[in-house]
Amino acid sequence: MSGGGSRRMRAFERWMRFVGIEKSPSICIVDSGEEGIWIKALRRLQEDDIIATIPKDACISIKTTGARELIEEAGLAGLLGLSFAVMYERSRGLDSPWAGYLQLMPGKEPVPIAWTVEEIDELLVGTELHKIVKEDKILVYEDWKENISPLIESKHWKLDPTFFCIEQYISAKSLVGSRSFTIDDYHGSGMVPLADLFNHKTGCEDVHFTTVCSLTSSDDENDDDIDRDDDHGGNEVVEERLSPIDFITDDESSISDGNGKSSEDDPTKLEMIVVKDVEAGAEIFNTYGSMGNAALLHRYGFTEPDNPFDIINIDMHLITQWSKTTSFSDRLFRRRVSLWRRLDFSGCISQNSEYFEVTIDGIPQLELLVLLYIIFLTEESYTKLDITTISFKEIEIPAKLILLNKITASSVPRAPQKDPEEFLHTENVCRALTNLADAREVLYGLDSLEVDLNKLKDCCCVSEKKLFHSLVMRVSERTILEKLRFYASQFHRKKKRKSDANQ
Ligand SMILES: C[S@@+](CC[C@H](N)C(=O)[O-])C[C@H]1O[C@@H](n2cnc3c(N)ncnc32)[C@H](O)[C@@H]1O
Repeated sequence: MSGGGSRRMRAFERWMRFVGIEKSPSICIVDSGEEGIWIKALRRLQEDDIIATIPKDACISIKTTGARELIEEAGLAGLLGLSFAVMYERSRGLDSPWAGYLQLMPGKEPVPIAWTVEEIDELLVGTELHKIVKEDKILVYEDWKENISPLIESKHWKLDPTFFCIEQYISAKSLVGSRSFTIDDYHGSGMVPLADLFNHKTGCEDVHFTTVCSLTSSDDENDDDIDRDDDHGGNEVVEERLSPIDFITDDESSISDGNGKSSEDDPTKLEMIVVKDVEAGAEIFNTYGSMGNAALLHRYGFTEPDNPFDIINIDMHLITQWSKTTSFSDRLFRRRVSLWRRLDFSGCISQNSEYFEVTIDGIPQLELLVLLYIIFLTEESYTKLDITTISFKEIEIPAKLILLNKITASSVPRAPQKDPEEFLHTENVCRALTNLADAREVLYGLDSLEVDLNKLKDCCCVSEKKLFHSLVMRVSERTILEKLRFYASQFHRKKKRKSDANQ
């Protein structure tokens, strides 16, 4: 099905006209059935062309939904409130003012939170998402039990349990997490029809939103009670998402539309503006932010091949496990980690875990190199460093490295180096990096990277979405591990060449 001709698309176009959504004749909504919906430029679009105007009242928000009173009384804020609003409007069927919009929306997005536990265990094992999604599942259930379940049981609201069960909550959450936008301070986040039909391309934003003034309602005095997105009510568990397209509050905005006309400031409307020229016939993309495949899959249910923002994390827990396979005693390891902390180094912290990032090029986070370097110091250098910790306080990383090199230099004699980090790449550190890459790799199970690559080749990105995108993520993570091994061996080889040359 394409060219905007499907029955559901015609119903949506009729609904848009009815609620006052204006879509430029220069764009077309294409319904590719199972492959999803996308927006096409029918003629060449130029920067600053306005391609859509959307009344804020046409959006589903906790202020516009028929469940507003219930949501406010129950104190459901932020994305939790919006998820409830979506469930509520769906439960009204054709009586919902958004029926024409909701019939076009998928039942849910294929985000991992909506997968079964078996699928999560099978498809995400070893990846950056496995643990996170399993925790999410538990938290989402608790969230529902605490906030939604009591409303179903309450006779007062007469809610049909079929539309408010945990499965429906997860579906609504998957849609809100992947398709909502921040509208303004008054509405908070909302489902914005038409705007949510643009697909994502990393680093390639064609469109942009502008809203003229941030308050739309007559009850402006309630402004202080506004539910903000970061003000998560209940136990919101899905990370705060980046808006697919920014809404910019611009009091002086007076933007010329595609026909050279100037639109009046209108605090009740949102406008979609082209930010760079788009060729006739091309898809018009939005960007949901710069993020790696794990984050894309987590929030939106898809991945991108060759995503430049991909990373892999080495967990502190994995480093502790690795230390047990070395000749270091637990005590020595703990003392070295403690010294590293006292020198004011730390990894990245998220929820309860500490980890180190490895970039798409296989370059480990500097703090990891420093930690490994300290772990392998001789007892003499360790003691010297231990008594100078105070000098490391409140100085920048480059100065810290110079100091670290200077203090530990006597135990590892070396010539002055051009690269201030080079001294960290000792043979032991490089070997440890390889061992850590191997230990991280084991988490993926028995299938090798080659097996994953072959599976990916045979997999259909439309009919086997979950398998396809989890394989893309696995392959990109494991490729980074390969690059990390190469990074480690490269330094090792360079050092060996230097020492051979000196002999
Ligand atoms: C805001 S909607 C975009 C419209 C969507 N294609 C539809 O059919 O309604 C976001 C969802 O579209 C899909 N999507 C967006 N960009 C994509 C891409 N580059 N590759 C694959 N799927 C994408 C994902 O399922 C995502 O959760």
